[in-house]
Amino acid sequence: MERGLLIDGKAIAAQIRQELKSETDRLIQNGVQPGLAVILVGRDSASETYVRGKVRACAEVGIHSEQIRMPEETSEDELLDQIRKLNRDSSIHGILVQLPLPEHISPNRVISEIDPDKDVDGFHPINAGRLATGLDSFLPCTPHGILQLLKRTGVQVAGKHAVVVGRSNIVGKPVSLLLQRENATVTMCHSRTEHLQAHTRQADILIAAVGKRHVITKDDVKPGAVVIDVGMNRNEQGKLAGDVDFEEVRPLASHITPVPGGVGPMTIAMLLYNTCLAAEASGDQNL
Ligand SMILES: NC(=O)C1=CN([C@@H]2O[C@H](COP(=O)(O)OP(=O)(O)OC[C@H]3O[C@@H](n4cnc5c(N)ncnc54)[C@H](OP(=O)(O)O)[C@@H]3O)[C@@H](O)[C@H]2O)C=CC1
Ligand SMILES: Nc1nc(=O)c2c([nH]1)NC[C@@H]1CN(c3ccc(C(=O)N[C@@H](CCC(=O)O)C(=O)O)cc3)C=[N+]21
Ligand SMILES: [Mg+2]
Repeated sequence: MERGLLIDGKAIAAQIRQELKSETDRLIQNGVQPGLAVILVGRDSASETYVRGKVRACAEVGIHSEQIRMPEETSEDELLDQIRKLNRDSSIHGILVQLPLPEHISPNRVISEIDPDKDVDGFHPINAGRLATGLDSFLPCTPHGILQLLKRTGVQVAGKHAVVVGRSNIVGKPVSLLLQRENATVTMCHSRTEHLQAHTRQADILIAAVGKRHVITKDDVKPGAVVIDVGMNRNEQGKLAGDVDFEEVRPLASHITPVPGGVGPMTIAMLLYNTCLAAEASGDQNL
């Protein structure tokens, strides 16, 4: 049995961007250039890096993007007004409000204000509910990116036991729904899980979405498992690391994603995908 194969998210994401470039070319010929607005409130160096990555990827694919920077002291009402303006703007098909927001702004209130048809993060309760009930919706980018990695690597999901560590609304919860939709048997773990290792060691597919360095070490992994590392942690030197101890887990995993170069680039690729979908749908309404 092969071991330690790298799932190259960077290369797979580049492939998807290339596919999307043809899609945007086609949309532009039909008179609709997909447009994405990214709102960044306050200063957070990690957020700034991610937003820069999103803007750069849009340019590469031919998606129009606007970066809207608002100061830390922005009130919730001012942010809601900005969202309403973008909801009405026909050149903007996708709206993303970079999280986390400053303490005084309620992320739920803000997400709920985004037009669900422009909710390219898939975070609006309407889209979350549609996903949970099996209706068509924008799929949250990181979970969708993970499913694409598995699919494009040829990993069988149906019938397999997937264990997801983390239950956030943006990663853990939706990825577990998507895996179930693909007929995996899913276990969800979190900070209150007893005997975490007993669960993770059962996984054929292990997804780590915690946000703590080295929560997953070699003793937490069944030999031959597929390991997907969502974590984005910076050490004291500012070096990026995942939730998985990559060096020691790689030799026993069948496949593993690196950090960086694994899930992160896929998140951005799926954001571009959703923006193209939104632009396409807006065209339908204009017919
Ligand atoms: N690569 C990418 O594209 C993306 C990466 N990320 C990264 O993924 C990580 C997770 O993000 P996000 O889901 O937003 O994080 P959250 O902080 O919202 O959620 C973390 C989850 O991990 C659980 N948890 C915390 N400690 C433990 C532990 N010791 N054992 C088991 N479970 C634990 C928490 O449990 P509880 O619910 O009980 O608190 C919670 O459910 C972060 O590093 C983030 O930066 C996020 C989005 C995209
Ligand atoms: N509304 C909203 N939507 C999000 O999708 C969202 C968010 N808020 N807040 C923060 C998280 C995090 N996230 C990442 C996106 C890309 C990389 C990424 O491209 N990572 C590169 C490395 C980047 C680097 O070097 O710092 C990689 O893993 O190779 C990482 C993390 C999206 N998020
Ligand atoms: Mg451990």
